[in-house]
Amino acid sequence: MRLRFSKMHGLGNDFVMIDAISQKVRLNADKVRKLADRRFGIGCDQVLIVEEPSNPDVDFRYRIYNADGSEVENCGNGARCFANFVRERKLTGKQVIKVETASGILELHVKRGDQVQVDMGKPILAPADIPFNSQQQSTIYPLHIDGQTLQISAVSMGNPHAVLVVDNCAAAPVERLGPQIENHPDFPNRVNVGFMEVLSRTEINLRVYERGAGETLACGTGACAAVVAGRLRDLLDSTVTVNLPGGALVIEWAGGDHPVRMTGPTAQVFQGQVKL
Ligand SMILES: N[C@@H](CCC[C@H](N)C(=O)O)C(=O)O
Repeated sequence: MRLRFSKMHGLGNDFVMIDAISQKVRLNADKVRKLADRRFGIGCDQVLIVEEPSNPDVDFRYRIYNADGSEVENCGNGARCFANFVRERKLTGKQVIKVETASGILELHVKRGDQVQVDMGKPILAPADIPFNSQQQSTIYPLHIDGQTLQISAVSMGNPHAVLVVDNCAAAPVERLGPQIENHPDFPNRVNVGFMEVLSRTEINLRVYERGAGETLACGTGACAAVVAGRLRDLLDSTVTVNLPGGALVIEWAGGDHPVRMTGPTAQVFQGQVKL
């Protein structure tokens, strides 16, 4: 099978984008891992597959696979790249695009230049729906690891996130704690792990150890989850600049059942063909 693809990124969180509308695509976890491999493949954090929607009220459906081959529910940076990918491939000329994902419908607004704003929907906080093992919903939960008790917030943006507040993001033990929290038994579907340093009520630094991909240069859903956690802890205002290692996103959340909005750039690096 020979596949046409585009290599894109949102703040260095990189994707292999495949149009499964104009070509036949059959992927399994093994093929995803091969595409994502940075030495033997193209290399990426996630593989995104664009398909025809099953719901006539939306424009497209897209599927998201982590570099480890697991299929996941949502991807914020991927959603922005998807919007520019379908326009660049002339699959649509729309500036407001509705797309079905495994976690629901997202609305994408293509702005000036390279900017895309995504309506990410409302955050999910009920532990059973994250999923996270806790009898009661809370803003802060204790999480026991190696005799240490961490204070985390748990938020789903369609996909699960644990958020820790740290004094210094650059010095945070992301490589050590990231995989331990990702695989903690209290998160039955594993979890993405955010390390957030609050600079002011309108600005944070954030590093994310992503489920199925390791630390990435940026995580869109992670940025949304961190702002939700910070708002619930009354550390942040409703519009926040999130500085990630690959650059900045602006996240807005008015609280309660309001949707979270994410705005940031996308870029295409190259196009090619790969034999699988
Ligand atoms: N990079 C993404 C999130 C991709 C999925 C995540 N690793 C998961 O397993 O849920 C983003 O920008 O949101």
